[in-house]
Amino acid sequence: MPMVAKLDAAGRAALAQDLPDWSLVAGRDAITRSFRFADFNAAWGFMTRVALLAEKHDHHPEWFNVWNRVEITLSTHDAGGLSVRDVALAKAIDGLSGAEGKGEAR
Ligand SMILES: C[C@H](O)[C@H](O)[C@H]1CNC2=NC(N)=NC(=O)C2=N1
Repeated sequence: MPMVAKLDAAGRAALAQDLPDWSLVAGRDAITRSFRFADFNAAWGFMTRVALLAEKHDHHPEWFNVWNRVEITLSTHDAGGLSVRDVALAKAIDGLSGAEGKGEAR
């Protein structure tokens, strides 16, 4: 039995409203968001803050960085798909980027 339940129908229905800057990934049960920053230094600073958030949540992103761009994908390996943990971390990441005025939906 998975340690975490997959996101239920109500949770899925709320995604578009709760996480408007995140998209569903084609072909798998995951969400993704791209961020663009002024330069690598700003992108790496953001990644450092996300890493600290991830440790706090005990939930870790899949991510990709090229210079000023950071792409984050969230899915719960323990559940084999999206769970409330992904929604919680995505909201926390949105709060971080919003507070800093750096993240920008692409
Ligand atoms: C033991 C530890 O709590 C688990 O392995 C956590 C760690 N971080 C995780 N991160 C993600 N994305 N999915 C998980 O299922 C997960 N599980």
